Amino acid sequence: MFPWELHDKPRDECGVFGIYAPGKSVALKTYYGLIALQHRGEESAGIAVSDGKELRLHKKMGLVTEVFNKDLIENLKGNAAIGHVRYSTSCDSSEANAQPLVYKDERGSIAVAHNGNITNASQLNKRLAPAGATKSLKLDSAVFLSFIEHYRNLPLKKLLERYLNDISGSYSLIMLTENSLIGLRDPHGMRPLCLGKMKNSEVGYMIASETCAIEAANGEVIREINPGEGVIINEAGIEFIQNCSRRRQCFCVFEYIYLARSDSVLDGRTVNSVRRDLGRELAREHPVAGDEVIAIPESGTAMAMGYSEQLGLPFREGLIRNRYMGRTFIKPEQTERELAVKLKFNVLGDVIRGQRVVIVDDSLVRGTTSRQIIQMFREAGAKEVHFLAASPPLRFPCYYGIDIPSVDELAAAQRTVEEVRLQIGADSLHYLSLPGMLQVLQRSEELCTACFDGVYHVPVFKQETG
Ligand SMILES: O=P(O)(O)OC[C@H]1O[C@H](OP(=O)(O)OP(=O)(O)O)[C@H](O)[C@@H]1O
Ligand SMILES: NC(=O)CC[C@H](N)C(=O)O
Ligand code: SF4
Ligand SMILES: [Mg+2]
Repeated sequence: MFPWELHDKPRDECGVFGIYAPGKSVALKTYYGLIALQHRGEESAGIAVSDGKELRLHKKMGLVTEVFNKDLIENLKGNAAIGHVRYSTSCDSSEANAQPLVYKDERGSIAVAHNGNITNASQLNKRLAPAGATKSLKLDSAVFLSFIEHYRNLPLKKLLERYLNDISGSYSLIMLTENSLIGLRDPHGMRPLCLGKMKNSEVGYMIASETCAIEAANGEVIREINPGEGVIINEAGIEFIQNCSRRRQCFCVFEYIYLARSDSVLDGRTVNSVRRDLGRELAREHPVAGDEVIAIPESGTAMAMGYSEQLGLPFREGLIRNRYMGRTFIKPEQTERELAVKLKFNVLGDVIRGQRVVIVDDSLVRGTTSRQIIQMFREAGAKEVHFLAASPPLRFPCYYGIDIPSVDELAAAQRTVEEVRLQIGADSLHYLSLPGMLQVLQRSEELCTACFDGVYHVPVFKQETG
């Protein structure tokens, strides 16, 4: 088993970026935006640019820095572009399914970059019966192209309204034609999408999954795009459309817990500060008597800091993470898991030895990381090892674009907390409660908590659940 074959965890999300800047060459800024979004998808990367006359596309399997080089970026000439980093949630991970996807006919071309998962893709495919260029595409994201093919005579605004009314599931979408950059967020607002502009009185706009990408491209964040809102940017300026019935909003709580980058701002707060507050709340709910708090980097770090601040317990670095290992390097078999965690983490024995250690992580999914690290701490001579997760037990699968495993793979799905504690070998195990988490999140939009409580507000159609 080689490290590149190890994939099994809550997978990252896709990242999307778009820019429209008259008179400027924008491929390099798109590249910077994608690098900032790399944590959302590590399988493939792609950029489509428009020079006002035609679209040019480059996409391949690999990380952004592997897919692009100086020459390729220089050859992608144009003043509008969209980019995508993918972690597949539908169909296999192959170059054919890498995004942006491009649709072309006699009217022109349109490129599409999608973050999310369509839960009625099969139904829509039956209805639309894609015939031409879109027929061979099996990816859920291809439904956006099938609509373009099927409703050939619809003006752009009407097409976006059709998306909003007919397509179910999660989509933060960015599209590019020869002349326009378009952004659209699904009516439930499940995935993030924000709007920015060029700095220093330069004319132009950006759209991105997270604010960190707008900042990396040297832009200024304006605001989040609202659930069900579309934005069309072209020569005529910027136009907003909001034309669908209001639906229950369902922003994914997992964006706060694990997916988004710590420096991104969601609903006016940095993800880092929310994670710290989750750690504080965890400490109020479960103040464990210990000598030191140790984080599981990377996502657990802010939570562990909040926990230590709240209780006045020292925060110590007890695990060194290999910086060249990505986020998701675990396979189901025990030997493979051990290898993956061993490659990723090493214990600082002198910090752990003889201590009552309180480990804090953002989440416990299969229990793989926790079990391995607890064992490593015991071998390093810890006196006691307590494990705390700054989110509630994950008991249900996700159908909205996060690869949270099926029920039987989730550590907490069919077990009590005590059974999970025994499974991971901790002296005590505590989770943040659902009310405690929601109190900290207090987002102006309502949240999706389906993987914690099994309440799926956004319809999931049977054949899409596998
Ligand atoms: O219970 P498990 O199945 O082990 O899954 C939970 C772990 O997986 C994630 O980390 P990951 O290594 O993917 O990313 P990170 O480096 O961003 O924390 C998460 O932060 C937890 O540490
Ligand atoms: N993680 C995502 O947002 C994936 C988008 C799309 N469903 C795909 O598989 O490519
Ligand atoms: S089920 Fe969980 S991971 Fe999926 S969208 Fe809802 S909160 Fe996010
Ligand atoms: Mg982690």
